[in-house]
Amino acid sequence: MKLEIKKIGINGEGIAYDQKKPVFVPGTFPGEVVEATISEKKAHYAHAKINRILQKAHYRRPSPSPIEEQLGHPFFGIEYEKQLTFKLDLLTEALWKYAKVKRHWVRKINPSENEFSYRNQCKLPIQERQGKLVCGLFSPNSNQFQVVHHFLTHDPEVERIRKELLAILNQHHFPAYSHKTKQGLRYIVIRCIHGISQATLITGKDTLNKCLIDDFKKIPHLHSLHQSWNTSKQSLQFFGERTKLLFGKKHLLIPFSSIYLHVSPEAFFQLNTKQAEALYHYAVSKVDPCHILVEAYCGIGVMSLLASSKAEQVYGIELNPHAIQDAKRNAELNHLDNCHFECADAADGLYKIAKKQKIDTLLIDPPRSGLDEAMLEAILKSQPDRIIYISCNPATLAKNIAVLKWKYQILTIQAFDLFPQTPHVECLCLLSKVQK
Ligand SMILES: C[S@@+](CC[C@H](N)C(=O)[O-])C[C@H]1O[C@@H](n2cnc3c(N)ncnc32)[C@H](O)[C@@H]1O
Repeated sequence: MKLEIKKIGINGEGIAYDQKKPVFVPGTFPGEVVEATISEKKAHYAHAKINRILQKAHYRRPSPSPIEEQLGHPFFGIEYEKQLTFKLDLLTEALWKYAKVKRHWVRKINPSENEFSYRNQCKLPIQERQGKLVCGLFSPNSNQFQVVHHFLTHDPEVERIRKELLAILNQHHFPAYSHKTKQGLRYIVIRCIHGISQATLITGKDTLNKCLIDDFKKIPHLHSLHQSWNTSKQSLQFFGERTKLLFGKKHLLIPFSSIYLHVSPEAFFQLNTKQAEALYHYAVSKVDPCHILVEAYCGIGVMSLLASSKAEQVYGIELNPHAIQDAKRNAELNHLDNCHFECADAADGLYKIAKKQKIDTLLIDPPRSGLDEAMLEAILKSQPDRIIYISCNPATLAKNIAVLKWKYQILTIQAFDLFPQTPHVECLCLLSKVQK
């Protein structure tokens, strides 16, 4: 059937309409006319597969990485400026749909300096092809593994180390993970920030022999290698319960803005280092001098540490025990003794602090799922004067703002592009308590 693509969907796919019902067509963009076949029909919408583009969008470009384009980076096929326009559209639409926030509140997106090579970390599944280990990704919404030989989005150092690790493993005929034997290589995780790199091999029950480890030690600028054992059947996590250092330093030690940071392999760190710096500086610039600053979902504590000179006391709350250990170490490393970190659920931690003292400013940067009901209730009860909410998911941000609007008004919404070639966007929303 012939379809005219009208708008962009949240997964970066084109949306056409057939008898007023949306038809999602991956690989297409607004303004295009395509010939497509319906692949799945539901009561209120349908999915279609593109056969031929009859009329191309003027902003289309030859994809610099067709394989990544298919695997979660659908914007590879369009000019970067247009990617930013679509991200802004998706953000403003979600804010209007769920929270009735008008478009003029949202500022122009702060673009990424690097359109490619921006990912400081890869977390990739491993499989075997013709007796050799290969890295790849699963197709969106399926368990079909696709081999990827080169990732244009990765930092070149991440790519170099990934290829060298795989080559050595293949020289030693190391197998891919099998659920049957619970042995072999399952995932490879590499992080490289400011040229300092840390890799983790996630395996079954295997013990890596000395010869293999000695060969890994020869990889230039691989500062540490870890092994994590993960034999769980339905693992959504990459890391297993136990992770061991094979060589090098236990934590990555990196300079970041005005501070130094320890980062454990298991801790979260923003993928796009330069843009993370821009985002954090902007967030810190929105903290007014105050007595008590709380950062919930603080990870390794970067924003708490950067904002520490603006508050008498800073409290960070985080669920991941590895990240909170890093945060405590980072406070010590930077001699910031007004920063305190606690491993707790965000809502529980916030209640605990609010019981003892008045919170002036609350910084929050939750996972994609946004704030849960308990956290929304904790915020509305503890009533900080200002909230700086950083989100990587416009839909959950907008739904949460709809609730917070009972007591808060929006002062600014500023988005940052941390993930070029994808429809994802990071967004900071500054809220202030309505005085009654
Ligand atoms: C998007 S990351 C932000 C981390 C940090 N702000 C940064 O920029 O590095 C979200 C963090 O929330 C933590 N987290 C997830 N659920 C949580 C919860 N219920 N309570 C506290 N922290 C949680 C995760 O472990 C992760 O470190």
